[in-house]
Amino acid sequence: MTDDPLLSVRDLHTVFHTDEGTVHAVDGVSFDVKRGETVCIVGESGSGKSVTTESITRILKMPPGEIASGEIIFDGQDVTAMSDKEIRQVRGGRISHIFQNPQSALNPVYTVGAQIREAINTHQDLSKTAARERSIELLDEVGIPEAAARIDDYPHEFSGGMKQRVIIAMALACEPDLLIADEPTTALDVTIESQILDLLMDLQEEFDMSIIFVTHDLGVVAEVADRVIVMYAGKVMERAGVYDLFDNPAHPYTRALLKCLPGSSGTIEPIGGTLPSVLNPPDGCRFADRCPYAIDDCTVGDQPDLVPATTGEHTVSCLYYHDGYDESVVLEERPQNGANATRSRPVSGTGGDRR
Ligand SMILES: Nc1ncnc2c1ncn2[C@@H]1O[C@H](COP(=O)(O)OP(=O)(O)OP(=O)(O)O)[C@@H](O)[C@H]1O
Ligand code: NI
Repeated sequence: MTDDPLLSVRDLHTVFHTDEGTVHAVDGVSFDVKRGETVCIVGESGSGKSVTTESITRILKMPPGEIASGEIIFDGQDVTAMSDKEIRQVRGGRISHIFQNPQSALNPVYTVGAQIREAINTHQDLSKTAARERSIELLDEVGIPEAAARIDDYPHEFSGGMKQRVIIAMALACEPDLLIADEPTTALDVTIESQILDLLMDLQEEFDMSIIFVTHDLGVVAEVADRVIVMYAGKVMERAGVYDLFDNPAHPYTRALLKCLPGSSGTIEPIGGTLPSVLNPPDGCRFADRCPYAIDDCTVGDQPDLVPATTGEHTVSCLYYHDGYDESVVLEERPQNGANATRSRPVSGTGGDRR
């Protein structure tokens, strides 16, 4: 056991080449995943969460996708430099994915047993009887009652929640070191969702796995995360331990997301406006256009570097936390909607107002 992170994503740029131009879906994303921890990636639809995780095992369709630059170090090896054969060994072996829709991940014409056996045999060579036994064990492990009898059933004989359990069993077949779960409970109703989240947390402990959990739901984050990456329009806005994220949210975007959480402050305030285009991203902070605190300086240059917010491991990409600016400004309450009242737009390219 070492202290090195299991996974280290460094300045990842993933693009799509389209007829309209280059889509900068993931634009300089860095984060670590330690052994045994759960890292949540959270952000609105289109912020680049899925493309980030799909880059890790290169399940992204390439072309049109391309990992343009950056490193993805998994257990000491750079995934971006692996041959197709090497990455296939990692995928479904040491790193498994589960997705939102259990329907599409299961083949309707084969029994669930046959599909779990196939997942087992991709990376191991077990006899038919041994693989069958292992499949029953796995189904039992993920909480399917009477696993030995259900193994010969077809996917349509399972409810949505039970199907997702089967998918999880398949993902566990090779005892992965890292499980990537992309909105695995979004299609399920709330009670089933919380059962699946509990199951994942139990399995994590039992198998000592790391988990990357993609969600747009901060309620889910609160339940499962050790650490959180907040993404917006291809950029990381904030990285924080789960307690810091909820107790001391630093970025105006994170603060706005928390206000959308039912039950947080009594009233739900949706964030006004929409994500900027990642085809021709604006200068400065990607969130500036929707940010009630944005000043002219926020709309020039690159996305601000991530700098410490509260503690060393809590970092934020907001100019107000940089030298020469006053972070207390963004910690004050301001109305989210009809936002930019205090902001004066740059008259020329050099931007006038520098209060
Ligand atoms: N094949 C593709 N071609 C062009 N653009 C793409 C392609 N796949 C994804 N994108 C773009 O990349 C950006 C990031 O998409 P991504 O799916 O990672 O978002 P997300 O954060 O996972 O959103 P959601 O919550 O809706 O799943 C989006 O702007 C999307 O339109
Ligand atoms: Ni997604």
